[in-house]
Amino acid sequence: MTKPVGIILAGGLATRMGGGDKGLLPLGDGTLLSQVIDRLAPQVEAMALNANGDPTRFAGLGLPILPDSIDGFAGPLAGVLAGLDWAAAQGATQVVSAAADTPFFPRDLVDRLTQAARAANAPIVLAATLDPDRGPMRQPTFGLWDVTLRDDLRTALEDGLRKVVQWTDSNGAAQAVFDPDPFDPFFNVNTPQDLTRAQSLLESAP
Ligand SMILES: Nc1nc2c(ncn2[C@@H]2O[C@H](COP(=O)(O)OP(=O)(O)OP(=O)(O)O)[C@@H](O)[C@H]2O)c(=O)[nH]1
Repeated sequence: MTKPVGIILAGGLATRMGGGDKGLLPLGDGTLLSQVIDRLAPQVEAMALNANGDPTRFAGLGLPILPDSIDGFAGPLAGVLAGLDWAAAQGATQVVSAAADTPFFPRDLVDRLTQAARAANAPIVLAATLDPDRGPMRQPTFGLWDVTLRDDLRTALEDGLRKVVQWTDSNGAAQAVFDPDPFDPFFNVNTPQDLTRAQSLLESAP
């Protein structure tokens, strides 16, 4: 069974970080983005980066750079759509999405999402973290998406859809639930304080 292709979502404005590319911020020996690339690479057949603006700032990565095809900043689903279009163009049937600001996501992400998709026969699977008090907390930027969804997604975005879970619920999404031990693997870096925390988690990250 071939692996899905991967889309790394870096198309946002990073307002809480003060703007710019969060993915290019230093983390350990590399950057936030290099951590994400290193984790995703063994799990997928091929990867692309969804980012808007001048693509040359990512030239050193050697990845295809895919801008949003929807006008304005339509949120992460615009990046998922860019990934689905790219996947379809190369004959892939599924795309896994990963956010560029989430450096410690599970190393078995794709296996677990794929198993859940098969078990539920679902066209979308979102990752979730188990919160002991609130139950599974879905992660809208980490999912497995069937390429057949792309026309519906484009129409929904053109009609103004922005909320990921609203759309995934209406398309029968399943979920794959991950353990929050030793910390939430979907911890994401939004602020300078989060980046400091990411540095301190680097050594203990599974
Ligand atoms: N393609 C695309 N991706 C987006 C957009 N907005 C957010 N994202 C991505 O979705 C993920 C979650 O984004 P948010 O935390 O909501 O936004 P952010 O840009 O990271 O940060 P804030 O502006 O501080 O909220 C990140 O990987 C973003 O790069 C968008 O309009 N288009």
